Amino acid sequence: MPNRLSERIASLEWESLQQALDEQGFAKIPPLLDKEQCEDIIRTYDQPTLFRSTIDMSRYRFGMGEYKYYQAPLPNILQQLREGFYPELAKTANRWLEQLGHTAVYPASLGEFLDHCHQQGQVRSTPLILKYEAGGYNCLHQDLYGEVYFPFQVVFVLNQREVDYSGGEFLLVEQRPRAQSRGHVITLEQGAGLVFPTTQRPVSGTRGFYRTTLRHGVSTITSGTRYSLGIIFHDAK
Ligand SMILES: O=C(O)CCC(=O)C(=O)O
Ligand SMILES: [Fe+2]
Repeated sequence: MPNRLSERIASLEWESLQQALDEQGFAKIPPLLDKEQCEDIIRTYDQPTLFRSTIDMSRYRFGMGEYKYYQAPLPNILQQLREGFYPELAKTANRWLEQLGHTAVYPASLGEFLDHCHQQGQVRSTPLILKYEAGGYNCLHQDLYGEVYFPFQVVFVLNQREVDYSGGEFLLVEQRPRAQSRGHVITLEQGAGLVFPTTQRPVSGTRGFYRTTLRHGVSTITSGTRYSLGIIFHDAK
């Protein structure tokens, strides 16, 4: 993959990604990180100075595995991902707000959005790397860290499915008002990503848009080790 990451993000097929987000609430990003970049990111896991905190998931009954929040300033590749994805996703975020009868509030650039987080006391960086070994899993959850949040997040899987690990599918469950919940099982190739809603999404119904609530998680890793990179746009309290 020759060109810069930021250029590769800009040249994704944004029109069809936006359409997938509108229609199904999530969108797969074709492999964006090459094997070497995935391995570089995995190697950061053992560099403690890059992180502000480490969470043992079983301690909080979040699942089984471990994750670490990167410290600001983020490693260059993460900064490029966070900055590169924000502007396109902010357009959809604003369109979704309007569909639900609210005013568009998301600024055009990540910098402006983070200024807003920081003014509200959300100052700690949130991008994270997760590591699961055989038997590991991530319970269904939402990643909210204060009142201000961005309605999308992106996850990248850093290992090769069925080679480095098996099981460990990404799970997205959509809770519909006064109806049963719907589940999606999403598999991602090494370096591929998924854009999904942080909390809610508008769905077009017969009487306008209604809102569903989403939670995400990871099914049990049945063998090997799976690392993933979570790009969360809002900072934390
Ligand atoms: O490991 C995964 O695929 C999911 C990670 C996650 O919960 C997140 O990125 O917010
Ligand atoms: Fe999460």
